[in-house]
Amino acid sequence: MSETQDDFKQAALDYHRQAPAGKIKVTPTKALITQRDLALAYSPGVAAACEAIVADPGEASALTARGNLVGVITNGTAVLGLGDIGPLAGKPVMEGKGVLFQKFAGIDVFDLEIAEKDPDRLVEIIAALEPTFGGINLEDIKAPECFVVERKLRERLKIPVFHDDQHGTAIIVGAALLNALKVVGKRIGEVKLAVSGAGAAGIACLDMVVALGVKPENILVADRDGVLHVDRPDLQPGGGNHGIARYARDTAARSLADIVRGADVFIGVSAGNILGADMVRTMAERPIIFALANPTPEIDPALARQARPDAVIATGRSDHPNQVNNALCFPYIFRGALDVGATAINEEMKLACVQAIAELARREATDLGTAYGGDTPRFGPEYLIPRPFDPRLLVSVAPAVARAAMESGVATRPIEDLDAYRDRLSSWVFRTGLVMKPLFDRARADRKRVVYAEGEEETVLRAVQTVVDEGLAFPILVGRPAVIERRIQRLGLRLKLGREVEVTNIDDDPRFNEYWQLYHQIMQRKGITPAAAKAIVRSRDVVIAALMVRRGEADAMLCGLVGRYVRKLKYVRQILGVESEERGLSALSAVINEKGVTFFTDTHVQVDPSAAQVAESVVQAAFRLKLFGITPKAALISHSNFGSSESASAQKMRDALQILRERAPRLEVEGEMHADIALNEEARQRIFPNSRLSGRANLLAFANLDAANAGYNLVRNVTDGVGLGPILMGLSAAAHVLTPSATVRRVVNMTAIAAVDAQIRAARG
Ligand SMILES: NC(=O)C1=CN([C@@H]2O[C@H](COP(=O)(O)OP(=O)(O)OC[C@H]3O[C@@H](n4cnc5c(N)ncnc54)[C@H](OP(=O)(O)O)[C@@H]3O)[C@@H](O)[C@H]2O)C=CC1
Ligand SMILES: CC(=O)C(=O)O
Ligand SMILES: [Mg+2]
Repeated sequence: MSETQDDFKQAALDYHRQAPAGKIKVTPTKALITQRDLALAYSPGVAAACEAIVADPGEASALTARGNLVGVITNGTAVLGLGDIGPLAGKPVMEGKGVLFQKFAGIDVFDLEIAEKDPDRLVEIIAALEPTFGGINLEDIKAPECFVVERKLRERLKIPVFHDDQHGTAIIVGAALLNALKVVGKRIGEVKLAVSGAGAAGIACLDMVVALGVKPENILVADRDGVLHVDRPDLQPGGGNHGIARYARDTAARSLADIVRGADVFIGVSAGNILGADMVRTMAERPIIFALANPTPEIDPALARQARPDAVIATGRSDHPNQVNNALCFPYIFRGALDVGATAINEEMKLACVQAIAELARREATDLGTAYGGDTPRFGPEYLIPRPFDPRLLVSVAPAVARAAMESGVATRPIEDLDAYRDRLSSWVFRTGLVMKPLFDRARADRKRVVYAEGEEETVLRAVQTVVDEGLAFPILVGRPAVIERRIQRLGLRLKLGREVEVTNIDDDPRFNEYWQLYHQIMQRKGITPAAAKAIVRSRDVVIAALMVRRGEADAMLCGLVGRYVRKLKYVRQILGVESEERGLSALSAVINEKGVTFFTDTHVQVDPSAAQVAESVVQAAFRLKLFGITPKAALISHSNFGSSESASAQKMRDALQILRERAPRLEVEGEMHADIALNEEARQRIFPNSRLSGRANLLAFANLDAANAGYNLVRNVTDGVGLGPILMGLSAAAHVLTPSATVRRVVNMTAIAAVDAQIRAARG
């Protein structure tokens, strides 16, 4: 049974109520463990930071959190579409904005709910807070007061002041409108607009669409009192609403129904359920309907669709396609503004933001992570603008805003190298980015041929698009060319088969006879008849990929996106062989999270390795870490701490240490020890001061597969980390078996790892 509205409300209350109450907390960023930390963080050390700021106020952004701190400030007079519910009741929304700032752009927020309706007094209170913040995001302050409050603050303050309901909304509406017009094939200078709501959001959206090219005379607006027409008393000089009189028209239209009739575009930023299906029926052909009131749109999108199957529809909600919501804008526009120390967010920055967001939706989406259950959208009526979890938003929008700030002269800390800035943002978003950089550079320098066994898979095709775009390898796809071609079209990718990407036709490749004969030759003494060899080669993409590597037609292979790990590994091992039967194979996986990168071995292959095999996997893993540019610091993990247990697994790790001392005397490795002791030097010092491991271990070796695999998955999930690997170690060729949970990013990363692996083998000869 689907969730009822009451169930959903209850779930929302439970979500907020769950301890700790609310959605956000303040966390210190520096260690405060020792007496010395205390002396540095607080008196007397803190005085040095104060004096430095007295000498140069600009130092505040280097010595305090100010440069990354935004005030989300409301007086609660227009909270969502709920109206004047007051500042206290508005707090959940402000905390929500804080969460989005932090999650999507790494910006810290203090939410301030101020009990003050008088605009001048509100201005005084907020202006006095300037020393606290790097920027101010005004939120849910009703019109017309919001216009005065924002204007006066902008005049007074030297930090960006941005009323999100005005400009954030206008930016995203502008981007969505540009794209919707492309979808319906209409010209911006010709369309007729009907707008419901002439408040904060409404007026800013109008100013924006006019700036983008809508003709003012093609716009009619209505609010609660009806249409904005030239004879309306409140729009006359001295009338309460004179500030919005520029959108009053000489028209006979008096109702929303009147202005919607014949309109090409409806924009609603007013209140729920005020647009009837009968009104929608009277709109022009292929109408664009943006019903953006929250939480209830001006018209239920299902009703609108029923009335007008040809319509392009958007709402402000996340549970329908096309979420036109300022959440797509404010984290990123502030990121760009803060990073250049902008003194304001000006028109140039807003327009740069519109274009960057609009352009993003028109490019194919590469990897939206798991937030949408693996469904990746393509530009069109149901995907006008990027979705909120799109990791590309930060990387595209913030630099566009930063550049516009610098070019328009409001940046106090200009960024010299925007490419490096983009790389930093990218690393923050993808987190794996920073770790992968040396391997990407190396893969690019000498491109290898990488064959993908599951070449028809969407994840593979999307990854291969990035591999081609970034020049990481020459990809080869195993699959049916017609199917691959169709999927490339459907996914909106740009891959050119036969040119940038080779295909090995699994149904009909001229090399088939040679393939099965080679497989038979390898397996003839393991019970495989010629007929069986033919059948296996014909039906197993992984076998074809491995044979291609074995025959030198590819330098490296990736497989495992479909099916079971052990079965794929069996074929890879049969065909490519291992370097040493005795030492065997092992797998290395990594988690990248806030703490950095931590490697785990053996996460996928040996159920109960011997001491020699544990030692071997550490040696191999240490070599891989160096390829990442990371100095290995290995710890042999156990339930035992430096001889505290006599169990067999503890003894195994002690033996492994002895082997390692002989085999790799220069490797920084210690054991056996608890995982927390491996990660915490202070604790280690206390119990074992003569440790040969310093600092935090970054390579953890485990006594068996259960421990390693569980450790890896626990850390990845509990810390919301990004996974890397499994990197297969000990094979005679460059091949890696992934798991079905691999994302596009993971496949891209593993491509670079496999390619570098192949380079090293080629260099060894
Ligand atoms: N999707 C998004 O990203 C965003 C959506 N919004 C939504 O837009 C709406 C307005 O927000 P905001 O501009 O900040 O608020 P304001 O209070 O500043 O403005 C509200 C406007 O809507 C009009 N209005 C209210 N009720 C009705 C009604 N029943 N019929 C016709 N017009 C009505 C008001 O008219 P009057 O002045 O005559 O009362 C006023 O013009 C809210 O629902 C909000 O959730 C806002 C920002 C972003
Ligand atoms: C989204 C938003 O800011 C609003 O509805 O008010
Ligand atoms: Mg709002």
